[in-house]
Amino acid sequence: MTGPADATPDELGFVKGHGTRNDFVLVADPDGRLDLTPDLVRRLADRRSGVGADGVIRLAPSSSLPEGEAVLAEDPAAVWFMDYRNADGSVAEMCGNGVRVFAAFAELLDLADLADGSTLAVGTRAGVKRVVREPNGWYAVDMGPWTFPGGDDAVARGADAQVAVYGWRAARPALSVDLGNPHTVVALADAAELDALDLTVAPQVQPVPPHGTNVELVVPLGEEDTSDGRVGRVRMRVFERGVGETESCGTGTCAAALAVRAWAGPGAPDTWFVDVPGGTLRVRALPGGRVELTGPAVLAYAGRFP
Ligand SMILES: N[C@@H](CCC[C@H](N)C(=O)O)C(=O)O
Repeated sequence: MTGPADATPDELGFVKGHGTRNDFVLVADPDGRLDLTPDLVRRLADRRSGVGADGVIRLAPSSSLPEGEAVLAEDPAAVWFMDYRNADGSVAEMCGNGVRVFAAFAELLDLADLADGSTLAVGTRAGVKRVVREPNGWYAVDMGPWTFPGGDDAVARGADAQVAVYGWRAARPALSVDLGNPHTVVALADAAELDALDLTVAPQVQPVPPHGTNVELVVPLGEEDTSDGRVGRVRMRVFERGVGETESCGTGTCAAALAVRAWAGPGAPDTWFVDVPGGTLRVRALPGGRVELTGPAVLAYAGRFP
């Protein structure tokens, strides 16, 4: 693969990557000098006139961003920052698929080597995320703390919001989950209903979330005993804030698994496999209110954008 550094001054070198087909344009900015304007993000992400992606990721020194100060105070090892933008040019706090692909990109750039089991601490607007590479090549990310913003009441009631999808007769109850970025999870009756959804139109959420939300539509598929213990399975489609329907959303799979686990009640498994249109991700509820996300990261090709 051609390195992204061999672009001329009039070009922007990039690498195209994806995690379970949630795709990204990755740009290396080791000096922290690139002005990633919303217009440039939209042009790069455009699937007809640009490279095409759900999001754009800039790798920059944490010390070059105002948000980097908190990150370096949390962990001085988090010298590289994942500056994440949605395809519409908006800034997002976190991207679970993106942070795995970011780790693979950092390895490509020789800024990290995870082959020996080392951990890469990545700065994000939602704090430091720690990534390791498993022997099978999947990347496991400690996604840090998560919450149900509606608190114990919402969990007891199973909902703190209502979601209306285009074509439905009535809104349905949903649970808000905070992964550093906002999510709203709604359960459907079965896979046929999930497959039939029209997600070309944004779902409406009430009360309207102040900073918008990603909406996960899920079908719990049950639990089973495996050699690694009891695990649960969920199918999911997602409508991402700032993008539209995507084939996967890492933070969204965490939100989906955590909501379904809460709905299942005490004794529900900590480990969940979440099937999305782009593949399967593993989510593990960790002690201390943290969550781990594990899945593939693929660097597909490099190019230069004029
Ligand atoms: N696809 C990402 C989430 C990207 C950000 C999201 N659209 C937002 O605005 O919060 C993931 O894998 O987590």
